[in-house]
Amino acid sequence: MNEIWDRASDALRDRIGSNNHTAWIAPLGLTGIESGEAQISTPTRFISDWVQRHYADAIRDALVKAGADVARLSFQVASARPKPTAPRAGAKRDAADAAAESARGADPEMSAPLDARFTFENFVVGKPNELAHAAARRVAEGGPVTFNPLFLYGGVGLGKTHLMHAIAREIRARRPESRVLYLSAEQFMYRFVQALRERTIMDFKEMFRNVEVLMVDDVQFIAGKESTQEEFFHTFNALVDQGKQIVISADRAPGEIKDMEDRIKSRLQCGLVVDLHPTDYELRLGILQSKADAFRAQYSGLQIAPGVLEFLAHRITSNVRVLEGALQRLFAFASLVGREIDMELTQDCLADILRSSDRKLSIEDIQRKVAEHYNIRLSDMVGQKRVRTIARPRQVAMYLAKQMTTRSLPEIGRRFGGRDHTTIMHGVRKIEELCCEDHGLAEDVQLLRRALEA
Ligand SMILES: Nc1ncnc2c1ncn2[C@@H]1O[C@H](COP(=O)(O)OP(=O)(O)OP(=O)(O)O)[C@@H](O)[C@H]1O
Repeated sequence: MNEIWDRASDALRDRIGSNNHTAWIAPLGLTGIESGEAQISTPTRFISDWVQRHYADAIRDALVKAGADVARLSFQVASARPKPTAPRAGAKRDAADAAAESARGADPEMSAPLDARFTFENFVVGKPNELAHAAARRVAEGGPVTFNPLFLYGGVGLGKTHLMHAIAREIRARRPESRVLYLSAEQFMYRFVQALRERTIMDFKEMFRNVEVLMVDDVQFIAGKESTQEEFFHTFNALVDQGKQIVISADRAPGEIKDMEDRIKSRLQCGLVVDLHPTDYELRLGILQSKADAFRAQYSGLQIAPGVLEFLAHRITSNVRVLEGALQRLFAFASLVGREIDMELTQDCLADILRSSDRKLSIEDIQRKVAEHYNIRLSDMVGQKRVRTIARPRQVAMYLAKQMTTRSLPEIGRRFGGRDHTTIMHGVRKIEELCCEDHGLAEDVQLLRRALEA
């Protein structure tokens, strides 16, 4: 039984990704198969419902592919966690940890499992995320609630979920008795709808109003869902009134979430709103170094040639998930072919990722190139110096960022040291005007554009 489940579980990890696998599949166990029915044990009813709703077909397919004669699944909530099979690889251990974590949660019926890798220790801090990290740490330390809610937002794959899990884990470690409820907004909605359907709405309300820390990930999900928003609003207010901490994450700032009621937006804004900025080169390199150390341990000492991590940090600028995936692929490939990870292997193995990131020119690339061209410091691009020898190149970079990327003016403003979009617009217009009368400058701009397109 264990062997079949191990095979199915491995196949499921490939199919649904390791984060989902750790959260939802790892806590399950296969207890038996009878007349075509596979009996699956789950630690909580919440996990059971969620898995049946999202992964039932995938699990059945995986079991069949693993050689089991299965047509249906049945789920039982086990009082204790199913016995884990012997951990084989790092991922398996993480999964077992995550399952244990879910069993330990303040309210296992409600809280979503935490990913064991998403800790503060594993979170690399740099300029773009230092404020978010500091605020997350502060909340995790406990003490009097100073800002409520903490609202973390940022683009795809920049570490919001990682920080949310780290906060929940740290609070539970420091104060095991405190009731920390962590779930995604989608799960909140699902629980709410289920409570309506089963006429258990009073239990639902009581459960949510009795937590000490409520953490809701990806809150933008409830935009446009009126009754869920309404319920969320009441839950939110009840907890704030009781002085309970709330932590929210979203992919954009509260004011920018469309189809979200104004009263909720304004509630979300009344604590501390911090964003995770897109990574810069130094942060990417730091993350790569830290992840490479972890992979080295997992792949028993595989070596990386000097310059490879720097190359990746420079070339893959999209998000940390892609960066991590690239490194994972490099290690897996290198261990398969028994070679060191050098430039040649990197270029071969990551050709697709490198090609697609080639097409996406980042604002930082532009700033770097322009700074090099005018022989000024990269930090001057985001700094406040107003002397013309610095202000003009900065405006050239603003102009090229507007022309050569799809970023909006406010986004460009953020990448130029948090400047207002009107400053960027002014810079862009200035260069357009000057190019008509100053041939030297027009030539510079052309030259830079060609270099950036190359
Ligand atoms: N600063 C960091 N240090 C280490 N790992 C990081 C950092 N930022 C992100 N990651 C890793 O990148 C991956 C994606 O992060 P995460 O899932 O937290 O992103 P997210 O912002 O929640 O994205 P999404 O909007 O897609 O949900 C995770 O594996 C996470 O551990």
